[in-house]
Amino acid sequence: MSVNGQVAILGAGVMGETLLSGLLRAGRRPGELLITERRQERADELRERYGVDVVTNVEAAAKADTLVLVVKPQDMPDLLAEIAPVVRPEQTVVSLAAGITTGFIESRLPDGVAVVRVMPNTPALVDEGMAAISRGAHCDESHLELAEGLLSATGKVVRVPEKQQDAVTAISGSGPAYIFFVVESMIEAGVHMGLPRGTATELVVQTVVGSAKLLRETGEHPTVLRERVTSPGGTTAAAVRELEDHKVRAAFLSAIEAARNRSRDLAAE
Ligand SMILES: NC(=O)C1=CN([C@@H]2O[C@H](COP(=O)(O)OP(=O)(O)OC[C@H]3O[C@@H](n4cnc5c(N)ncnc54)[C@H](OP(=O)(O)O)[C@@H]3O)[C@@H](O)[C@H]2O)C=CC1
Ligand SMILES: O=C(O)[C@@H]1CCC=N1
Repeated sequence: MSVNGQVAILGAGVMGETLLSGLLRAGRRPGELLITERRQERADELRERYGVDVVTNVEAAAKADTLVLVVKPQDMPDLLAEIAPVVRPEQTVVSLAAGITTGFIESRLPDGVAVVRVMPNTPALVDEGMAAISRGAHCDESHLELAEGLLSATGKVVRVPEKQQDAVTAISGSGPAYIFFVVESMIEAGVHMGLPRGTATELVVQTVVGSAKLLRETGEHPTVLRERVTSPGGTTAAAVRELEDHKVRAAFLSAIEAARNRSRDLAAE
């Protein structure tokens, strides 16, 4: 199956626009893309910014070869009801919605439509995204390759069994927010100790980028890298002891389990 057919992005909010901009950066022509949006103001903004056609959901679903669904999980039943009459089995549906299973989508579309479930993340905006993809009941290798072709425009792509998608959502889908939370906390600590906010921000952002690069480029276990920073009887040991005393590790486990559970619940709303 070709990855060069027309691609429609239905719902161009934060994640839809991230994918759209990534596909354009990767060399797709605006004419190969269609988007839909329900607010006129937003539609005008995207048309102006990217030069793509903004059409109705029904027009997009009737015309495009690949339909990428990027509305909130709660909006998915209405969107599927709207497009179902025009969707055909030769099209591929790619869903980026948290918690929505391929079975949920398949049961609301004509029989035989291939559905790929994807969990992307926002670093895709700078081509450092992490996306996990899973096959639905009617997918073959070509449908997975098509989804990989779309998502690899903005970062890494891995294949996972669909039963792992709620955990993936909790780790890499929501993950950037946890990192930003840590970054905010470190900047506030710097400001609390008297550093100018700009200096604290520069120190923290570069420390996070450098640490991420060290993890990726050395392939070392994070514990080993942390031990290298932790001089005996030094500053890091004093800080890590406080993190352990405040049960930060346990808090991360609970937080990530809460995200996984929320993902499981979303399809039922
Ligand atoms: N943000 C993230 O980091 C990630 C998000 N996702 C998934 O991506 C999806 C979108 O999330 P996000 O981009 O954050 O949310 P947004 O609210 O920013 O985007 C959703 C967009 O879809 C529009 N929309 C809703 N219903 C329709 C409809 N029937 N037809 C056309 N457009 C419609 C919304 O319009 P309006 O503004 O009028 O509501 C909005 O612009 C979700 O399912 C989420 O789970 C997945 C991974 C990461
Ligand atoms: O918060 C959410 O529900 C979405 C899914 C993963 C990241 N953002």
